[in-house]
Order: sequence, then C-alpha cells, then structure tokens
Amino acid sequence: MIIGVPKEIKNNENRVAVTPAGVTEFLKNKHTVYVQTEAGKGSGFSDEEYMAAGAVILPSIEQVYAIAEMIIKVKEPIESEYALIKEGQLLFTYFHFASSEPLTHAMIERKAVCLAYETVEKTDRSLPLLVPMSEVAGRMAVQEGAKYLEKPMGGFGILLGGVAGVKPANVLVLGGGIVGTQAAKMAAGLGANVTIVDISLPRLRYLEDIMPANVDTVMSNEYNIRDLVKSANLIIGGVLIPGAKAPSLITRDMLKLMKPGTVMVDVAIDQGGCFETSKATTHEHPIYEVDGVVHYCVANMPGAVPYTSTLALTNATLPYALQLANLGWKAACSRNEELRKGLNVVNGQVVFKGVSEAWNLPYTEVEKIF
Ligand SMILES: NC(=O)C1=CN([C@@H]2O[C@H](COP(=O)(O)OP(=O)(O)OC[C@H]3O[C@@H](n4cnc5c(N)ncnc54)[C@H](O)[C@@H]3O)[C@@H](O)[C@H]2O)C=CC1
Ligand SMILES: CC(=O)C(=O)O
Ligand SMILES: [Mg+2]
Repeated sequence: MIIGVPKEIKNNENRVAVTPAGVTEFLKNKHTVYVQTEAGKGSGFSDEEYMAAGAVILPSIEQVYAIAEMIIKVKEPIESEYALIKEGQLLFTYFHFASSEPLTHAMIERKAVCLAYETVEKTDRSLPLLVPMSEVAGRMAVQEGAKYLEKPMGGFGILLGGVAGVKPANVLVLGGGIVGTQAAKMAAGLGANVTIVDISLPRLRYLEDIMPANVDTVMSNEYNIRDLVKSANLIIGGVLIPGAKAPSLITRDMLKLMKPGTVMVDVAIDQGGCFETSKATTHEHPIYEVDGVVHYCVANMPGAVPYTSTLALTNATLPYALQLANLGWKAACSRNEELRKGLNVVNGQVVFKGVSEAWNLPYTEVEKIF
C-alpha cells in the first residue's frame, strides 16, 4: 500500500504519525511510505533519518495526499486539507467528530474512509489508541493547572502542595478514567488534596484502593459537584462517553460558586468539553476567563510535548496501521472488531452512532457497509 504522512498543521502540533522506526516496519511489509518534508522535525526526526529508513520525502502536503492510499495523521484534517482528500482514501487519525459539525460534513462530502483513533476499542472496552495521549494529557493537566494558578498568570495564587503551616490546594478531577487517574496521581504527588468524581462505582472502588491517602473518591452527580466546586482551586475535566459529545458537568451558574482565580482545565474539550463555558483554545492562546474563572481548553495538549507524545502514540498505532496496510481497510476491519469500531464516516455514510446523534445525521450500521 502507498502510505502518506503529512506534516501536522494544527496550532503548535509538533507530533508526527509515523517515526523512522515505523517506516522500517512498513517497508519490511512491502509498503511504500511518502513523508512530507519536515513532518518529523518538531518531534526530533530529520528528513535524513526518514530517508535512511527508506521513506520518500515529498516537498508539499498536496503531493502527499495526491499519492497516498492511506493517510496516517495525528490530528483531524484542518479546513485547508479538506479539498486534498480523495474519494475512497483511508484516513487514520484522531477525528473527534462529535465536537465538529463542519469536519463531519466535510468528510461525508469527500467520501473518505475515516478511521478514528479515539474509537478503536478492545473487547474489554479500553481505547488503545486514546490511552497513551490521555496519559500524557492527564499528567500535563496538573502542570498547566499549577502554572495558571500562579497570580501573574491570572490564577488564585496558591501552590498546589502548600508549605509547612499552610494548607495545600484542592484539586477536583471529573472522570476517573485514564486522564483522571494520571491527573490525580500527579496532583497528589505534589501534595494537593484531590477529589475524583466518576459515575462508575466499580471505578471509584478501584481508585479508592490504589490512590494515596490525599485522594478521595465521590460519586458524580450534580449535587456533589455543586458542593465540591466551592472549595476547589483547580478543576480538571476528563469525562468521556466514547465517540459522543461530552456531558456538561459544570454549568455556567456554578462558576459563581467558585473562588475568583479558580483554574479549570477541560481535557475533554476534544469531545466538546465538559464545562458549559468551554470553547477550544490553542497552545498559542491557551486560556480565557469567564466570571473570574480561568479556562484552559487546548484540544491537542500532547502536541506540546512531542518527544514523549510521538513515541507513546506511535507505539500504539503502528500495529493497527500495519494491519490496515497489509489487508486493506475492508478486510482488516471485517476481521478485527477493534479496528471496525474505529470506523466513523465511510464513503459518505455515518457509521458511528455517537456521531450521527451529535449532528442529527442518518446512521448506517457499520456491518452494512461490508
Ligand atoms: N485535550 C487533549 O489534548 C486530550 C483530550 N483527551 C480527552 O480526554 C477525555 C477523557 O479521556 P480518557 O480519560 O481516556 O477516557 P476514559 O474513558 O478512560 O475515562 C472517562 C471516565 O469518565 C467517566 N464518566 C463518564 N460520564 C461521567 C459523568 N457524568 N461524571 C463523571 N464521570 C463520568 C467514565 O466512567 C470514565 O471513568 C476524552 O474526551 C479524550 O478524548 C485525551 C487526550 C488529549
Ligand atoms: C486525543 C487527542 O485529542 C490528542 O492527543 O490530541
Ligand atoms: Mg483515600
């Protein structure tokens, strides 16, 4: 198969979808890999390293899309890329369709085959291609939160861990999945008082068991969240209903209950966000304020730590990408249920329920397209 790796063009997105090590594996399997010049630069991989591994370097994004049967990317295509996508072309990347109606319509119109990293699902319901980036973003959420809690950055001016004789900060984590667990571990490690809320009692039970003593678990409901926001200094949003729009757990009126300078990091922004007042921001302009509350809503947080993120992401994606290349998407998805769950929009049809519900579009059962 002919594989294309474009350079990411989202704001401050420094990851790349295939490393020189990945190129070597594709070549061993008799595929051809075209990489856009400087695609790996932000992650520390030069064109020379890709060429040494056997890739062909192309000077423009247009040439990469024009030649490739499968495009492997990190983030969703940006508007300027829409026209480059060919009918029937396989796109393997994060899409987060439920947070972008224009992207959904564009991919329907282009009749592309959109296989979304974030909905590839194992039989135990884990999300193998989201996990590594959720680990990164969960850990980063605490770093970013700590930074914006500093007074000159607009925050309340509290140190997460406090010092002798002074109380630490209160950190509220919404959703105790991968993002929530990593965030809680980091915040607890810095000495903060952490509370995790989740709707899954088995998950709360597990977290209660493994977390240090400065982490509490509380059932997620409006009553409890309304109470917890009053004392929180940092709130981290990491809830997920796979492939669907995130629920708004913090409504606008709750901001009035918070202390001025409270910081909210909405990691779930890529699925539309779990705070009513969230809107996606960029690494260039990461924050804004509503009613005295600092909002950080960057939709590609891991893009800022590309060394870690590119390696963590490609460790997970490469085996799936090889299956797609070796068998073609149809055979790979009909044989492998994990990959089949990644299909969201195929040849103009929406085949993922959460996406059809988010934008009120006709739904086709994925089994019907084979
Ligand atoms: N902004 C960014 O750069 C990044 C964003 N993400 C996003 O972070 C979000 C979380 O991802 P993961 O932690 O991997 O998901 P996950 O599936 O591991 O965890 C989600 C948790 O939310 C819980 N949940 C669902 N509804 C809830 C509710 N009403 N109240 C409380 N908890 C609820 C679930 O029980 C589950 O434990 C996703 O939207 C993901 O796409 C992930 C990586 C990077
Ligand atoms: C998952 C996601 O949105 C990211 O890694 O950017
Ligand atoms: Mg405890």
